[in-house]
Amino acid sequence: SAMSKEQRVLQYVQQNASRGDPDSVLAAVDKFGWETEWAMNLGDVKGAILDRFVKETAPQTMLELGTYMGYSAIRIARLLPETAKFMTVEFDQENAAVAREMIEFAGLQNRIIQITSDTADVIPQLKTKYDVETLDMVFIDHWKDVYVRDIKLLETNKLLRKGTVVVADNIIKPGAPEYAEYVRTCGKYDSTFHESRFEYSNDDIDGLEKSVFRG
Ligand SMILES: Oc1cc(-c2ccc(F)cc2)cc2cncnc12
Ligand SMILES: [Mg+2]
Repeated sequence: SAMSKEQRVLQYVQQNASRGDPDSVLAAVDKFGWETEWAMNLGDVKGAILDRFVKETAPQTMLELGTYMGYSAIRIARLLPETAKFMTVEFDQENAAVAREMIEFAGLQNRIIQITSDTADVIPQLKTKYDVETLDMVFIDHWKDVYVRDIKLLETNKLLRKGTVVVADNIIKPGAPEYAEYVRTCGKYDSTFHESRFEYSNDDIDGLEKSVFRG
């Protein structure tokens, strides 16, 4: 059967990037996104903001909710030391399969623990099954209507500690208003909005919310 869009992106990467070179993989995905087919990965403009947050935080334990094609997992993992523990969770089996090949092509499969499951099932298992004590940083980039459910799961499962940095994509487009309202008003976070551009768009506005847990 014909290839999916995600498989077309993977093929473009395999034919145009250099194996073992994460920056060339990111550049190829971005070139494809700008010039050939739009896709819902974080992209280069918001990606540069996430890079800054990752560098500032230098997490030893990191969790991503929503792997998609693996683009932001590669963005994050390329900035982490060998010793860091980084888990990324994807529910969709087909996207997870593309991500696994994209991460392998980038040479980062030893830096990334890829989990194919529902985040609601994984979060309560992180301490017991994945030997996590608390998380230094979280990147939320999956379906907007489960952002609040999942950050509350992180809280109730005692996975956040004073200073844990939680970054969330798509605050404007498609929008996560309940999430923004929650982190800005519940009293548990110091939250700031970082305006940017929607992925592979010159016109549409989007942005990342950065919320530091007060402990
Ligand atoms: O960055 C994103 C963008 C969109 C999206 C799709 C279609 C549209 F019209 C607008 C926005 C959906 C996402 C789902 N999960 C994670 N990230 C996403
Ligand atoms: Mg997104």
